[in-house]
Amino acid sequence: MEFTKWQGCGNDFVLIDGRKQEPDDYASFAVKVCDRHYGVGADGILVVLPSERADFRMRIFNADGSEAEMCGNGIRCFARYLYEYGLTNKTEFPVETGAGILVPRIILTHGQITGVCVDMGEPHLMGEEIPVCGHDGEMVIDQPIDVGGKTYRMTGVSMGNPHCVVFVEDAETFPIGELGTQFEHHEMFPRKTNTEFVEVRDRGHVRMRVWERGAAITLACGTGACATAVASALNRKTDRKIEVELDGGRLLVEWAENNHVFMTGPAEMVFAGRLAD
Ligand SMILES: N[C@H](CCC[C@H](N)C(=O)O)C(=O)O
Repeated sequence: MEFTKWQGCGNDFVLIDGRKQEPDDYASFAVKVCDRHYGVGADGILVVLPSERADFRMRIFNADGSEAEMCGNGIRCFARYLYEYGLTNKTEFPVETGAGILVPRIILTHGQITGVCVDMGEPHLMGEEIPVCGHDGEMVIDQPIDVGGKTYRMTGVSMGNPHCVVFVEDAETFPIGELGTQFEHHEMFPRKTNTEFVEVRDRGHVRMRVWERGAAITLACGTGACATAVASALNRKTDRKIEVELDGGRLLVEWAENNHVFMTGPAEMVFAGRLAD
């Protein structure tokens, strides 16, 4: 089975074209392929599929085999793959995802691809949409959550997938490895959650580290960066357009006046290969 390996700010993916070849079971395939010793190694897999509602459909599976609704770093890589491999001649096209139909745009500078900007659609902020238990019919802004015997303040945002945004004094030293899994599996989140630990630097910049649902600590999370921008604005800590500094790179995110979130960042191919049968 042929694949290409991609990364966006160090969040890495194995991409396969599901129209040509599909594994019998995506969950076990993702676990096997994402293993960094026995497989290719990645945070997740991306699958190209046909769509009746858009030009293409993208499915994303985490390294633990769970399927996610959406992947921000992934859709940038997905879009660049389609363009570079000649599967589309458009630089902007609709992609069907679990978060709805989203629109990546290839950024060309002097004919060179310098990045991808994605209209990530609208954030979902009501408790039952994120979902967060105990907050039906209301937004979840600066709410208490008890983890590891301590009370933190969280803001819930869905970008199709659930995010718990926690503002901290120092993102570099926050014990994300110890607490990340406790947030992920907390009883408040019926579909588990991705958790972003955010240090606000100024009204246009934040430093964010992430523990991802189904993938643990990753170097970057695109939907997490979008959730961070929305949560930072909701808590009046930043403007609506910010630069998010992640372990693996920087993303530019704007929660625009039309309520759509736009994310701009890199997408790089690392290698192409063939899986042994
Ligand atoms: N772990 C995420 C999926 C990958 C999202 C992340 N890699 C991104 O770039 O948005 C989830 O289960 O919702």
